[in-house]
Order: sequence, then structure tokens, then C-alpha cells
Amino acid sequence: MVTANPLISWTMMSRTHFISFYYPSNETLVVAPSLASTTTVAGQKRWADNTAMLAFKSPHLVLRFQFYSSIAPTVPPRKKKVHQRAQNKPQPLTRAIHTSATNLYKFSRTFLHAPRPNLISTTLHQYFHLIFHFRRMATKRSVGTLKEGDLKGKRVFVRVDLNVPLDDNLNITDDTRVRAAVPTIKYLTGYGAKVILSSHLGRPKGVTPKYSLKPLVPRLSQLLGIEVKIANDCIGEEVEKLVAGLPEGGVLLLENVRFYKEEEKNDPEFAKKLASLADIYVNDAFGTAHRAHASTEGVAKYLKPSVAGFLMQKELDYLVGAVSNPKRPFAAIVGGSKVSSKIGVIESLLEKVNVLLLGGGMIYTFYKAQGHSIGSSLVEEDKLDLATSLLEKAKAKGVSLLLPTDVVIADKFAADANSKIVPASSIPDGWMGLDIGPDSIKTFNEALDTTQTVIWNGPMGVFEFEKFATGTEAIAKKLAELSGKGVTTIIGGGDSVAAVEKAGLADKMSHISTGGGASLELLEGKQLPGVLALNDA
Ligand SMILES: Nc1ncnc2c1ncn2[C@@H]1O[C@H](COP(=O)(O)OP(=O)(O)O)[C@@H](O)[C@H]1O
Ligand SMILES: O=C(OP(=O)(O)O)[C@H](O)COP(=O)(O)O
Repeated sequence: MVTANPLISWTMMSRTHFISFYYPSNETLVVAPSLASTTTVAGQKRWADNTAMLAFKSPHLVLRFQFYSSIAPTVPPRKKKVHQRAQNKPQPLTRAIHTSATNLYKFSRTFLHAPRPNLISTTLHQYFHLIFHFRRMATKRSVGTLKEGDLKGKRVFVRVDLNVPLDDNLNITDDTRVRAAVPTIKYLTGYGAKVILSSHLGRPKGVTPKYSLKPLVPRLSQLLGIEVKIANDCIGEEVEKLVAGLPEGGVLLLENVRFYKEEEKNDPEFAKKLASLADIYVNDAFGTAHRAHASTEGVAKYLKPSVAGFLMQKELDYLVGAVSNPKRPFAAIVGGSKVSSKIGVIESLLEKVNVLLLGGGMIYTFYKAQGHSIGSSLVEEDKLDLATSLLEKAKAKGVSLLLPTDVVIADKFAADANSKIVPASSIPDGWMGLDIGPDSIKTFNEALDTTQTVIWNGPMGVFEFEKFATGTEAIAKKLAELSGKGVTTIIGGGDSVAAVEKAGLADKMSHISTGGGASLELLEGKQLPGVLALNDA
């Protein structure tokens, strides 16, 4: 009988989808026959002979499904004869899921003697929820499906995320996002498309010169090997003229799309104006995919096809793929200062991970919730109850949630502050925790040594100050070392990525995400409007 909450994951292979139900307890394990084996054969629903129905005990896998979807129009040769019908007339994915789920229900009732019918339906509910979520996120049409015939001479509106940090002299201090945008642009120009690039920079209120995209032009031109033109606006006559004058293979960068308040309001008229500039829409702005704005979501309604760029695809592949079906043990490291926006992520991560390490500014909310003195450390008073319930939830789920045992404290928030190392449970008044301590680093490293997949979001301390960068650097080094041993390491979040870049370890990691908020929303199980708006594969 199944009693624990399931973790459901979905892996998309080239032509087959696997859905696995993981129950983190020593319960009965059942491997369900694949859908292809259970769907209608010669007018009869039956289990195929070659699929064993297994029921045995295991701490992990309980139910595993396999089905063929609409993107998998054929079944493997071995099954050709039996599944003639499935081969000739592929089922739409949604029907396949439905059939699959119905079969699971019947199967469970018949072969497990329906121990808990309501449990089965709960499982199916979650099953549907997750499948639709991941399916909608992961099966969008790719820019790679567009070839010369589709692109030559066509105007392509490409939403990129060029929201890069600039110093006071408007020099780019981290060009990761510019470099990440290049493959899609080069692909399009290579096929003779006329590329219209659109992005935001910062959060301007109206036209604000310091948020102009002009400083991006030299670096973009250098990376693309062509002279990128810049418009003074993102809509209007002048822009239309510049677009009309674009040669095949040319690139025009529109001015900051957030100079119009209509952008963030996802105003349909504004979206139409943007769309009127082009024939095709490509969204490659993963970092902004969690925003339903005119240039990320609205515009897709008026341009066909609307497809995902290569960066968008890569991000979804890694984040959806690695998190939906991770190699285990699976660990998450969450730090940084955005406690309120990350505490929800912790809750959803507890459903997925085996190990959860917390650092950065959010730990003090947990300590305070446990009754410890935290001095003047960062705390979100309204999240104390949530912190307590998360600690209980982790315990109930058997997730190893580790808080730092010692911290580096400072007498002020400054690079030259006096500092000392104290147990995390006794921070004196007037002092604030700004980094994790050496014992914590050791414990975290040991915990990470056991893992196969690690996602990291948020630094362990105020790494911008050398004195408080040790914990963050230690984690970056550990992940680089683990990557070398075949562990999948995924870094998301602007500051975490900056810390890894600063340590010179970015190229050692399996994946560096260009989206902080976007990757977190994805991990939380939220749908990204910028992805949903695109055409299905
Ligand atoms: N103990 C702490 N107290 C205050 N700020 C912290 C602490 N630890 C880390 N930070 C700050 O958190 C910021 C990054 O947080 P956040 O934006 O949540 O991360 P990310 O951008 O990686 O998602 C950094 O500027 C860092 O200085
Ligand atoms: O930098 C971004 O987000 P991130 O800091 O969460 O990675 C994106 O460009 C989105 O910007 P926004 O959070 O102003 O919408």
C-alpha cells in the first residue's frame, strides 16, 4: 500500500516519454506496463505480453509509465507489428496521457486491489498537473525548425534578454547574457533573415538615458562580426524605416522596450505595433520568460510562427530535464537575500530534493523561528511561521535540510567591518551574520560529496565584500570539483552566477542559467508566460 507523497518526474527521450512516480519510503513498487502496451490493440485494451508487470519492494520507484506522444509518431521497430494502429495514427499527447492515467487507475485497482482509491486519484491529479506543466514548458517549437526557405528575407522579431549590469561609465561588467544571445542571432542571419532585436534594460520609469541599450551595440557587433544598427525607439515610423532598410543578414537593435509603460502592462495595441515590424517571432529571453509583457508574451499572438530560441531551449532542457528527472541524490543550495521570493521555492524543492542546504541571508529567519538570537542579521518577521513549517516538512519528508552551524558575523554592513566566527545559535546583539563559517563549509562539502545533481541559487554570504566571500567561493569550488566528477551542476540567479564568474569557475559548471527569477519560477512548478505563448512543437 502506498502512503507517502509521490514525486513525479517526466523525462523526454527522443521518441518516448517516461513518467516515474517516486515514493520516498520503503513501499510496494510497481512498474506499470507502457502505454503502447496497454492501449487498444485490435479493438481490445490489454497489457502486452512482453511487458512484465512487476510488484516488489524498493525505497524509490513505485510506478513507471512509458508512452508515445504526438512528437513520437512511430513506435520502436520491435513493437511495430503489435502496435500497427499506434504507428499509423499517433495519439495526441493529451489523449495518450489520459489513456495512460486511466490505465494506471484500472491497473492499480485490479492488481493492487485498490488499497486506497482516493490516493490513486490524488496521484492522478498530481500526475496530470505535472505532465501538463512540463509538457507545455518543454515541447515548444524551436527556431531550429526554421530553415532558409522560412527565413531568407524575412523580418524576425527576436526578444532577447540584454539586461546586463553596467558600471557608472556604462561599461558592461558581465556580458554573459549578450554572449548567450549570439547563437540564435547568428543562426537567423546565416539564413538571410533580417533580425530585429528587442530587449529591456533595468526597470526604467519612462524614457531614461541611463537605461538606453546603446552601450550594448559595440559588444553585440563584435560578437556577431557585423555592424549592429540601433534605433532610437522600439516602435513608430523611424523604426519602420530602419527595418525596411535592413539587408538580409542584417541586425537592428530596438531601444529599451520598457521605455513604454505599455510593455509591462502587456498592452495589446503596443504588442500589435511591435509585431507589425516583423513576420516571425523568436523568444530567446529566458531571463524574462516569467514576465507576461508585450514583447515576451503579447507579441506572440500576432506573429506566426512564434518559436523558442536556442538559449530558451537550452535553459528549459537543463532546468526542466535535470529537475524533473534528476540523477539522485539531488541537492539544492539556496542562499542570497531575497528571502520572501525564495522561501516559496524551498517549499517546492522539498518535494524534489534529497538534500537542501541553506545559506546567505535567509538562514536568520530560520534561526529566529527556532528561538535563536540573530542580532541585527537580515530577517523577514512575517516568514517565521513558514520557516518553522518548512523545517517540519523537511523532517516529515526525510529531506536532509542543513542550516549552517557557524557563521561569520560583522559589526556593520561594510567591507571593512570587524568580523568573527560564532556558533549560528548565538549571534550577539549589534552583530549581523554575513557569511557561513568554516564548520558549515565542511559539513556542506561533505553533504555535497554524496550528490549526483546540484542546483544552486543565491550566494552563501555578502560575497561582494572579500571578508565575507569565503563561503560562496567554497561552494563554487566544490561544485566545480563535483562537475569534474560527472555531477550535474546548475547555477541560477544573477548574483550566484556573478560569484561563479568572479571565481573563474563558470566554464566548469554543467549549466549556468541566464535567468534568476525565471529559473526559480520554473523550479517552483510555475508556468512561464513567455514560453507558453510560443507555438507547440
Ligand atoms: N547574510 C547576508 N545578509 C545580507 N545580504 C546577504 C547575505 N548573504 C548574501 N547576501 C546578499 O544577497 C545578494 C544576492 O541575493 P539574491 O538576489 O537573492 O541572489 P541571486 O541574484 O543569486 O538570486 C548578494 O548581493 C549578497 O550580498
Ligand atoms: O535580470 C532579470 O531577472 P533576474 O535578476 O531574476 O535574473 C531579468 O532581466 C528580468 O528582469 P526583471 O526582474 O526586471 O523583470
